[in-house]
Amino acid sequence: MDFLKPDTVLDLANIRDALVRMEDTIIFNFIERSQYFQNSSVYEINKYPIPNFDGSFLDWTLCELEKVHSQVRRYESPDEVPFFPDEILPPLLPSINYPKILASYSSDVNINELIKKNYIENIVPLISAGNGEQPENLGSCTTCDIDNLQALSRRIHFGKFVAEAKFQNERAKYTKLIQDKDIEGIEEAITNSAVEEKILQRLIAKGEVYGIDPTLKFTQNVQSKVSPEYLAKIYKDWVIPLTKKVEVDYLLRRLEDD
Ligand SMILES: O=C(O)C(=O)C[C@]1(C(=O)O)C=C[C@@H](O)C=C1
Repeated sequence: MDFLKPDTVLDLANIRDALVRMEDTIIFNFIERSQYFQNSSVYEINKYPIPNFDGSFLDWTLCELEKVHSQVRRYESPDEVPFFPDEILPPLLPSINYPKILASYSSDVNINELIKKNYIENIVPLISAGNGEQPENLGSCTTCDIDNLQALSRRIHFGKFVAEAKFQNERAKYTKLIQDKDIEGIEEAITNSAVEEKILQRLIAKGEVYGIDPTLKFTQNVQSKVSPEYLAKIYKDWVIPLTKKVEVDYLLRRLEDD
């Protein structure tokens, strides 16, 4: 995806290809996380005392990482959304003048807090090795969590590009729905059940292959490291609904920008 070429970015087929590629990143990141137990202490507020910081160990690590990444221009890219937008720093590299692709308020559409909450409460229990703490792995586990959160955030906030593409393809229909503040109508308009069904089937197929040693494929008792059914459940219950929420949140404000 080339953000310097708006036409290619707003082609729905290209967007969906990008979403398919992101599945691989997400699955492999989940597999990395599945080596570790839940290690819930890294999510507990002020469990580990950190000077001048109020929050969990995960929050502190992610916030510090975002400060560095912001200085290398990560959050100038329209597909990257920070978890700590008030803490990030100006880039040290010269700014890139991206052409306008999304509406001017698009960076305000940020559901990272909700993504983090769902990740900790619902996704970690499904992808970790079990309930419990491994004090020696808290750091590694936290860096895996950050990889997962960043990959999920990018995937879910890609809903902005999907929404912009859909708006431009059917401007009159969406304008009416937005004017009427018809949230259910917008949800219905953006939903494509066939695409969703294909995603879930593909995740099961990928989960069956990626999580195993391929040389052992035909022996008995081969286990995936993240259950394919859980992968599908995570997408069905959280990833796709949150992507749709981003689409709806983005569209509801879309007429501000015309
Ligand atoms: O591909 C689309 O049209 C999207 O809106 C993205 C997406 C998804 O999250 O993958 C969300 C809603 C649709 O029902 C299908 C798929």
